[in-house]
Amino acid sequence: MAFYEKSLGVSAESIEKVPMDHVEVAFLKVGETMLELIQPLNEKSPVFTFIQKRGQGIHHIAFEIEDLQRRIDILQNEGIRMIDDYPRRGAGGHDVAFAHPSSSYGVLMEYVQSEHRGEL
Ligand SMILES: C[C@H](C(=O)O)C(=O)SCCNC(=O)CCNC(=O)[C@H](O)C(C)(C)COP(=O)(O)OP(=O)(O)OC[C@H]1O[C@@H](n2cnc3c(N)ncnc32)[C@H](O)[C@@H]1OP(=O)(O)O
Repeated sequence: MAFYEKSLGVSAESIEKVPMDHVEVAFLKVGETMLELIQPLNEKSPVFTFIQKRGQGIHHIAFEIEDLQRRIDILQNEGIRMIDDYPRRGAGGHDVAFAHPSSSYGVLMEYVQSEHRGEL
């Protein structure tokens, strides 16, 4: 966090624990983009495993979309491997679902339900 504060002059807008993933996260707004800094809370966290195996770095990219269950169904119909078949609770209380990096060219993808429900 200190690095982003110094290099970009931004500071955390919110910090919270997300028990399901055993992480603590901080959100920093940079332009229209939210950076999420993630710290594992214990060895059960997928982020702990990630850092052990690959070191620190970019963990995933999240996209805000408008109808999460419909998006999951569409992706699965396209043959994309989803980690989550159904939306689950992520940071900020938002419904989220992850696609497996083996289906997305080595990048872990997160889809986040926007507040607005409507067309994709
Ligand atoms: C809450 C907040 C939020 O925003 O709402 C968050 O994001 S929390 C963020 C933390 N939560 C999550 O990450 C949840 C989704 N992640 C997961 O379910 C898991 O981490 C997973 C399924 C991606 C990997 O779990 P796993 O037990 O299979 O772990 P492995 O270490 O064996 O990884 C299997 C293969 O996936 C690759 N792999 C693992 N993690 C990542 C990643 N972040 N980006 C790209 N590739 C990855 C490994 O290198 C390996 O590749 P190879 O086979 O080639 O060696």
